[in-house]
Amino acid sequence: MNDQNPSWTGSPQVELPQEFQAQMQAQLTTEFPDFQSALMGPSPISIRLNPRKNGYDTANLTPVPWCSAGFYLPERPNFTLDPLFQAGAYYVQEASSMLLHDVVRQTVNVNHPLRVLDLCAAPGGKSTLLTSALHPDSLLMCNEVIRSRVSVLRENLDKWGYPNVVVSNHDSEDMANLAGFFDVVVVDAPCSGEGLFRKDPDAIQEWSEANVQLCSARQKRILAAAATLLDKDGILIYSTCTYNDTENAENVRFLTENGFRNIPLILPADWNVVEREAGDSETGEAVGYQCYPHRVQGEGFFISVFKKTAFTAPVKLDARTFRSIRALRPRETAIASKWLQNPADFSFWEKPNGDVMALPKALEKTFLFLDVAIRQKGFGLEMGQFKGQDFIPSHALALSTAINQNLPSIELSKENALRYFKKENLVFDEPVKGWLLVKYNGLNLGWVKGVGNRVNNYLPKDWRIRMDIKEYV
Ligand SMILES: C[S@@+](CC[C@H](N)C(=O)[O-])C[C@H]1O[C@@H](n2cnc3c(N)ncnc32)[C@H](O)[C@@H]1O
Repeated sequence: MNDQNPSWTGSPQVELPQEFQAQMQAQLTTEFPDFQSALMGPSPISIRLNPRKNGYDTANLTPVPWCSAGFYLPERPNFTLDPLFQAGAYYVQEASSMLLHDVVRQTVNVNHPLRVLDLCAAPGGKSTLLTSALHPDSLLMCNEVIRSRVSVLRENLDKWGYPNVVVSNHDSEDMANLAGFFDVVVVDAPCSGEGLFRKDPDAIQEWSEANVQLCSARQKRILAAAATLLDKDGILIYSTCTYNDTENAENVRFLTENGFRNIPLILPADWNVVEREAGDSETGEAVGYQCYPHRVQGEGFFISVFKKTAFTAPVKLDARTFRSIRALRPRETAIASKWLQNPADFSFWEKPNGDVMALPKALEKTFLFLDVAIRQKGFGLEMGQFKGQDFIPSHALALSTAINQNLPSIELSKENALRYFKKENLVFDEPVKGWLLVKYNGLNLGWVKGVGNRVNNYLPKDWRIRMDIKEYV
């Protein structure tokens, strides 16, 4: 046992279920003891950088082999108390999941705009990876069925700061209007979580053979719905964080038997990712790729890629005007435009609740269609609200990569940055007037407003960190 290891983050107290051990013994044979001891060891800590928000020093860090923006950290810092994390300079992501980066590179042509759906998106790890990998005029729709998980997805996407995303809140079977609409669908399926046993002891407690069966059936339901959403020749990427064949190989076969051709990948041998056979004699060869914690510096992860061979007729909808937003008047547009770096790339709209939105013009027709096709969604960049003569900029605007780079700003020390995230009112040496971006290491953190001798802190209440910061400042 490894419980004397000071960096221990594993689950030494929780015994692995007998049936799980037998399954892994059969799957790994001679490698099983190494797998077992890897589960007793610490989980590697890794982050993936935001290519549009430079500011993180990676000089002494080890790169993740399959993702150019991924790096291992020597130990787990307190991410909440890192202003660069709050600014969206990086996303904390388990390294094996970053294999998606190479999968996209090998199987998706990202040199032109695509319509991409991340069907099981919260909390947003794969979504933030995808936005950075795609052509900037692509649409990325990030869907999460559980309403309470949508807010964390939204928050992570706001931090990442790309304006070409739509967040939706639907069951996968509740999107019939989007039949044949997408070029790529990613199904990072809810699963039994075997691959996370080291990180998450609750996953061990919840594991049972019956739950594996339940997950597999749910995955098939999600995959069947995903299948209809893809255009012919579209790419379906299926991933789980499990090892068992019921949730992996069996679902690979389910797809190859239902109008999909499996696409093999070429992964360098020294990555130590295992190619696993999943086909049968009737459907020909099909493979998936498995990360094991004793072979890679990461958790358990499975991924397999497919091309749709069947045609699904797209739904025709009369989408000529947005249902519930109005275009800003020229005077309002002139005001809103000043907040963006390239306002000519956007059109400006107002929701019934007064929120002003900027929609990338390259995606306006697509958004128009989505507006009519689905109910629960939020799209475009939420910019803020008009209030009397003033425009109150939103936090999402401060974090957006589309913001005007020349707005008044002030660089904060780490101490003041943390005080900002505690939502304390800051005191500056010089008096300030009006809206001011607060920055750390050159990255926007949010807004303050100078009024007389006071500087008001406009961090949204929900973003406030509750942790004590005394020992960190
Ligand atoms: C493995 S997690 C996704 C992790 C995410 N892709 C990431 O990288 O951060 C699976 C997600 O699927 C959602 N989910 C569960 N049932 C679903 C369904 N029927 N349709 C779509 N999503 C579903 C879960 O709520 C969960 O958030």
